Amino acid sequence: MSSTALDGALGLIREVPDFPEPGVLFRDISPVLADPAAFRVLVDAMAAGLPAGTDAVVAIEARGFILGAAIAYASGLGLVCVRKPGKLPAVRHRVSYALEYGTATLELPEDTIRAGQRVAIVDDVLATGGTVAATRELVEHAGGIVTGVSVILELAFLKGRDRVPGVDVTALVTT
Ligand SMILES: O=P(O)(O)OC[C@H]1O[C@H](OP(=O)(O)OP(=O)(O)O)[C@H](O)[C@@H]1O
Ligand SMILES: Nc1ncnc2[nH]cnc12
Repeated sequence: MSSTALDGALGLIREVPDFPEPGVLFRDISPVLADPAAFRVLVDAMAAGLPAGTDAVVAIEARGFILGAAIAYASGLGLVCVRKPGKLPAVRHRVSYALEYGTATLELPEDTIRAGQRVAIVDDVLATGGTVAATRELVEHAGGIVTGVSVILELAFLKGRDRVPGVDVTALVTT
């Protein structure tokens, strides 16, 4: 894959000022997903960067699902979907946390992660890191091991990677 193709794909991310609230510059990946070549390049790059020994992908609702499902399929791995509250019939564990905007809760489904299983966390954007830190807590509570975090875009000024110490964070682009 050429870095030009990847750069072109990343260039499709739309920046929306003051969404969902004043002062937030929202990074919208919708145009990337809508472009077949860009979507493929992005998924392939994230799949290629999964840490060796990863045996499942954990994806975070909602944008993380899109990427996580494609990456898991491309890599021949299982997919664990960490969900927002009220969606799962059987919850293993739940964690609440603060976002760049507002607060949120995530839940891990029962019978997904096995003790000792090595999982990579996938999402679109790493901002404050609250979401991936909560997901790490869910994984580790179930006895899983986080091999790494993979995102398209990292907002470095929010220092999200500091919220997951000891975990390798890979971003296709950092801003
Ligand atoms: O690093 P953080 O500060 O935790 O923020 C990053 C999270 O915020 C966004 O999700 P959002 O909760 O907006 O939900 P969505 O994917 O359903 O749009 C994004 O998709 C990440 O999951
Ligand atoms: N600025 C941002 N753009 C897109 N998703 C986000 N999640 C948290 N902050 C975000």
